[in-house]
Amino acid sequence: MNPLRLLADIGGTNIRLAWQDQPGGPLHDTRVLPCANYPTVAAAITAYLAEQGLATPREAALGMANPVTGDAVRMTNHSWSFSQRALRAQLGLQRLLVLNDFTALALALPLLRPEQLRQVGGGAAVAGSAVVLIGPGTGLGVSGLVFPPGSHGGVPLSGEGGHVSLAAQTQQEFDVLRILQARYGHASAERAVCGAGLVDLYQALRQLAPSNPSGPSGGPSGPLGASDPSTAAQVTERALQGSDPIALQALEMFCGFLGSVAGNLALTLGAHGGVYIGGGMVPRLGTWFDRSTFRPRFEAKGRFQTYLAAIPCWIIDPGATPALHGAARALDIAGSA
Ligand SMILES: Nc1ncnc2c1ncn2[C@@H]1O[C@H](COP(=O)(O)OP(=O)(O)OP(=O)(O)O)[C@@H](O)[C@H]1O
Repeated sequence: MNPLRLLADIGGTNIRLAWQDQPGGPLHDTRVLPCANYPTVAAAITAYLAEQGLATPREAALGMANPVTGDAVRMTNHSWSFSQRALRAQLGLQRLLVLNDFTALALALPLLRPEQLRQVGGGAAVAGSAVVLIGPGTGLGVSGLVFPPGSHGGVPLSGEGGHVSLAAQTQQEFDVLRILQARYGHASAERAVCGAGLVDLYQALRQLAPSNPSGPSGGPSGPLGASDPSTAAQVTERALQGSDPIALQALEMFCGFLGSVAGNLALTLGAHGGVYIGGGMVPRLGTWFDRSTFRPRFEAKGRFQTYLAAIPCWIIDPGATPALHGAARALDIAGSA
């Protein structure tokens, strides 16, 4: 039987694929495909295998942006859903491992090299201490690593921390939160801290702007002449170019909320091992992110400011497709169990 292992990192927008010919071996033919181009996950995988001229793999590990609690898998921010048993049979696999995408990414953290990380504040990591992982993309992924005695490389967390309730700290954030609540019922962290969330923050701030006649202060019709941005990339571009003050406010609020949520996680886990920031959005902000409200809000925890000030945060270079390495590690661990 072909020893090939298929690895995939499946987000709400992109599926990243690669293969390995042996445990611990290098990853080959890494590709990023838009999920929207394929009706099912099986179709995307089959297209990749055909494109690369690969035979049926023996085993596969799929890191997916959703909770994995049983045979039925349903993505949170995309339409794909499947039965693990049926997918394994359809692809002719001996073994199929499906896990949360950020659980896979957490498994890759010990493998990251210094050049794949950029530090944003804090001091040195404390070896053996818990680690937090958070990453805005199509959704907001959250995981971490804990190091119980005798564990090698840490045990990854498989929670759904992106869906915790969002907590406002300023009057403006309260006002925005009420708009998100009215729209979604539950204003989770993910409702603000992801691509669609950034657009929603923009729209809420636009609605609240004093110059907007429908805003709370009902002032004269405002100076915003250009049409509203409809994608996270457009909001980011306008903010970074300095061409739209509301886009800048939205991006600052996004970074502030991200810092606040990351700080909550670091306090909860006692994450002296550091906070890793994954996902596709933050790396696109470049060094602007380092000067944003992220770090001050990460540390703004009253009596625990000094505690948090010591904790390093790192941005993960997504070019290294680290979640694929984590998926491979998940197969290694499952195989040796
Ligand atoms: N230049 C940009 N600035 C900010 N956000 C961007 C930019 N370009 C794309 N995005 C946003 O990044 C998000 C996609 O992120 P990512 O590449 O991490 O996708 P994903 O892995 O499919 O997502 P997830 O794992 O969260 O489901 C989209 O919401 C998109 O709007």
